[in-house]
Order: sequence, then C-alpha cells, then structure tokens
Amino acid sequence: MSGQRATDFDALLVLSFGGPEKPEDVMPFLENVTRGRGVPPERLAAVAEHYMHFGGVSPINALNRDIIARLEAELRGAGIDLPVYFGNRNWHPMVEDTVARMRDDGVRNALVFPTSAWGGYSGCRQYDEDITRARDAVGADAPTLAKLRQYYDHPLMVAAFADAISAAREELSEDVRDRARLVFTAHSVPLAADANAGPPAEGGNLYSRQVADASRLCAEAAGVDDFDLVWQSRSGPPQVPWLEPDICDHLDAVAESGAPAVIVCPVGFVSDHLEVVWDLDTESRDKAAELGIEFARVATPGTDPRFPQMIRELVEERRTGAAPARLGREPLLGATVDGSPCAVNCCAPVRRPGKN
Ligand SMILES: CC1=C(CCC(=O)O)c2cc3nc(cc4[nH]c(cc5[nH]c(cc1n2)c(C)c5CCC(=O)O)c(CCC(=O)O)c4C)C(CCC(=O)O)=C3C
Ligand SMILES: [Fe+2]
Repeated sequence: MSGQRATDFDALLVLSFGGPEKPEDVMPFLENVTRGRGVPPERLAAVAEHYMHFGGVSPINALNRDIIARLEAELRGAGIDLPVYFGNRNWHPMVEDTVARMRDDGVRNALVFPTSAWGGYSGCRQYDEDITRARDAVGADAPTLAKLRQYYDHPLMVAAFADAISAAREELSEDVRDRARLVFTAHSVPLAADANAGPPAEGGNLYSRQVADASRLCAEAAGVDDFDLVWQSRSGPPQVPWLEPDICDHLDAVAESGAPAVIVCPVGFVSDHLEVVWDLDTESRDKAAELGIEFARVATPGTDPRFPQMIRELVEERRTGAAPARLGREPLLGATVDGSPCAVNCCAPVRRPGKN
C-alpha cells in the first residue's frame, strides 16, 4: 500500500460494462463479453441482431458519459476536488487504458464507482477482476483502486425508482391504473452463480436477495403493497438453470390473472442500456400488446438528479468512514481495494459449460 491515508483519494474512476458505438464494434464487443463464458453461438447471433436494431450502438456509453458530466458538476458544487475517469470492462474506453492514463496523470489513490449496485459474480466480483487486470496491465506504478460499496438500497436510488414507478403509472389509461400489476425485473444469472453470491458465511444468493430487498423497498416507497419479481435476458445453454420466471413468460400469468395493465420496473439496472431498450421496451412491450394488456416501463435512476448525488454521498461516506446510508436488510459488501475479494470465496466464479 502507499504511504497515504486510505481517505486521501485523488481521483474517481467510473467503471462500467461498455457497449458498442458503431456496427463494426458489435462482434468484437460481444467476443470480449462472452470469452470463456459458455454462451451458445445462436444466442450471440441473436444479441448481435438486437444491437443492429439500434444501428450497432448501445446506449450505455453515452448514458455513462452523461452521468459523469453531472457527477463532475455535483462534486464541483460540493467543493470536492476529484477528477473523474471513465473505464469499461468490455469496450472502449477500456479500463486498462484508463488506468494507464490515470497513472500518467499522476493519480496515486483512486476511488472506483461501479455502475452495478449489486453483489454477485457479474455485479461485483467481476468488477474486482477488472480492477486487478487493469492494475496488472499498468504495472508497478499503477494507482491504488478502492471500490465503493454496493448501493442497491441507497435512499436516493430507492426514491428515484419510487418516483419513476408513480410516473409510469400516470402513463397508463386512467381506468386501468389502479389495477395495474407492478413487476420488478433484473438480469437473470445462473442458479449456481447466485448460490455462490456473497461470502459463504452469509448463506449465498446475495444477488437475488438484494434484488428482492430492493424491489420491496421501491414498492413500499411507491405505496404499492403487492408486486412480482421476475428476471430477464438469460443467455446460457438451455440445460443450465437460471433465475426464473422470465419477464415474457410472466406476462402470460399477469394477463391470466385478469390484470388489465403492467408496470415494469427494471430495478436491476442503473441505466436504459440495451437489455432495457430491447428486452423490455421491445420484446416485453410487444408481448403485452399481444396479450391485450397496457404496458408502462419505469425509468431507470441514472438520469435522475439524485443519482450523481448518491455517488457524491458514497464518496463522502468512504472518506469520513460514516455508517452507510441505507434502507435495506441484506448484507452490503463490495468495498474492496485493488480487486481483492470482499471475503474468502466471496462470489466465487462458477465453472462454465464449454470451458475447461
Ligand atoms: C447481473 C448482470 C448485470 C447487472 C450488473 C451490471 O450492470 O454489471 C449485467 C449487465 C449488463 N449486461 C450487458 C450485456 C451483456 N451481458 C451478457 C451476458 C451476461 N450478463 C450476465 C449478468 C449480468 N449482466 C450474465 C450472467 C451473462 C452470461 C455470460 C456471463 O456469465 O458473462 C452479454 C452476452 C450476450 C448475452 O448472453 O446476452 C451481453 C452483451 C450490459 C451492456 C448492455 C448494453 O450494451 O447496453 C450490461 C450493463
Ligand atoms: Fe449482462
């Protein structure tokens, strides 16, 4: 470790997933995402097609740049002098290049804000792996990278989702609003990955438990006492079990129950990236139309002014060592240094089919 106090941070790295920005980027991006992950080629071709529907451009990088611009203003407004950098796991700007640039700029001890709020391999540990890979690529003079904690139940996140749920309800016809079913959705993961999510001592399933806790909190804050939680965007081979039910299958059940409308809240996502604009706004919306039920999709919190405020609060919390601002009851982990796991065997990666 450097000789600086752990609270002396000199930069903030926003670390995200990355997405293609032109048609030629799509296949190399998908190869980066799925390298060694056992995703069948048919699924890859289908996902490439989804990106092509949007001209080969994922919304994710532009949305992250917008979050960063508002975050810079937020930090400046609070008198916090912390340059903000942007790096991704799977597409440019690649985190390895960003961390090299941070080193060149003289950064020694940076905070990292991951754009995933969750525990689990995909939502937390894989970002630690990104940090380790980037530091290894840069070498001995790489800055220290201290990742901020999980924030799935931060009061500002919950408030942003709750207000967005109420706004989505207003989009429905007046005569169906009161009977609309509220359905939360998050990215599915293999059951084996969810079983390994979190420190073994906490009993596993940290990802699905946090998603359930977040759904409960957002529903409560929106004044709704009955809701469902479903999953979306599964991708592994069919014989591998993932979290279910899938959102599209679940819409059948909603229609059968007699509900005239559905409010779909992408609680598992910070921004309207491809899985939201394709799997929800295209596939699920079409499915609801076929079933004759009205459909409203809840806005993600990334564009809400409270989102950069939350990041600023997370930074201040880490600097002062204050207790976490939170509403939920599941374990909160993820605050790690230089990519070390949160605990021994925390979110241990699962061996994938097709990979030895
Ligand atoms: C939990 C979770 C989050 C939320 C946490 C977080 O935000 O990090 C998330 C986010 C995202 N996932 C994204 C895109 C993709 N995810 C894939 C594949 C997978 N995701 C998984 C899980 C998650 N994914 C898993 C278990 C796989 C199977 C392969 C593997 O185990 O790695 C694939 C491959 C094709 C396919 O199989 O669909 C793509 C293209 C994008 C960017 C979208 C854009 O471009 O706008 C984002 C933000
Ligand atoms: Fe994903």
